[in-house]
Amino acid sequence: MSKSLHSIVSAIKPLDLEAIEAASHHLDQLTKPPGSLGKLEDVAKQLAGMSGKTIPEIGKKAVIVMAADHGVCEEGVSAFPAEVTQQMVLNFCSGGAAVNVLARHTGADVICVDIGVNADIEHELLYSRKVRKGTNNMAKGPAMSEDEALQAIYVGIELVDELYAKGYTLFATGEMGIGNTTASSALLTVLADEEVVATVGRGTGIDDQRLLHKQAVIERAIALNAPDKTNPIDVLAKMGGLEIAGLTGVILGAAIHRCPVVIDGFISSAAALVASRIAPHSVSYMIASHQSQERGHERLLKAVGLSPMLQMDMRLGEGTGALLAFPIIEAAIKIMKEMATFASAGISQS
Ligand SMILES: O=C(O)c1ccc[n+]([C@@H]2O[C@H](COP(=O)([O-])O)[C@@H](O)[C@H]2O)c1
Ligand SMILES: Cc1cc2nc[nH]c2cc1C
Repeated sequence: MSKSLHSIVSAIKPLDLEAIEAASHHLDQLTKPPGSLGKLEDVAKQLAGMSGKTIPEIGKKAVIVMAADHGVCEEGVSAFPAEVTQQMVLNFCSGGAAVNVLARHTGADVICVDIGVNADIEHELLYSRKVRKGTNNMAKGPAMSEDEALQAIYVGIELVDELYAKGYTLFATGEMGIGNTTASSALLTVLADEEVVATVGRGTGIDDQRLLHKQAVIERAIALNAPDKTNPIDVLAKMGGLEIAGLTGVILGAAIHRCPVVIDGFISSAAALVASRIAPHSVSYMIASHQSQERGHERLLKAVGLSPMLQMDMRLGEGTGALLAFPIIEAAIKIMKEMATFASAGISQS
């Protein structure tokens, strides 16, 4: 691991156990049987552990949508053409995509980042942070160099630094990249030592024949590149994508600032897996929003050590599932802030 990545890892600290204890004690004073608010209580305690405050506060909210292209698309692994990536970026910037609707619905800002789109795109609302124009085809060689993977990780970390300085304290991961379920499945296969039958799904909607082809392409890419499963940067560079690397940085950046980062679907979870292998303490700052319909997502979340809040049968990406979890997280804080205690409401405990 590079020297600066080491300093990032050591900047990510475990949760504050005293704050978790204080939050747990407070929850047990509230007018409900202990533990009866289930995962809402778990989230409240986790947020307390992150912030070090019994009753945490949330500032501005952002969904960071990282967009990039994938060289492996030339193998015919997606149901859609690669140009959809750049076309959707403009849709995000003009506010017409599902992520824009759900961000407006939940009071979050969409931060759309070109980290590796294979086109020159400009828009006043686009964060242009291109590391390179798409990856190489992993079935013919490494997707990118380790240096490029690291650069993309730093883009994510620096973006969170910038947003944190502007008052953002709740982050969601989102992405757009035709072909990126192939990269994500490859990462899961290698890092969690799984078989492609269990890790490769239909992405945007490929048929049975293409699914078998996609599995074979991933197997070929793994055999050719021989990634070292104990080295997350090597695996990310050889099999990953620029948006996945960028989101790895977003997750690490949020953990450095002790902020919650809500993980969206399959691709975001692949970034979470890489982050967890770089900095195991980063997992404490992750909240898994939903379980995507994509095959392998359940295994992927387990490999990170996360349990999803929602089962919505979604498989869109963009950050859509993560945004649906925002009101639940805010509800957990309101419970801590606004509920009466047994003493204040004069209710008998035993
Ligand atoms: O988030 C998910 O679980 C998810 C599952 C399947 C597909 N996607 C989205 O679909 C695109 C990738 O699909 P594909 O078939 O081109 O690899 C990419 O833009 C993702 O945002 C996202
Ligand atoms: C239209 C479209 C929108 C998307 N959003 C995220 N991935 C996507 C893939 C397609 C094909």
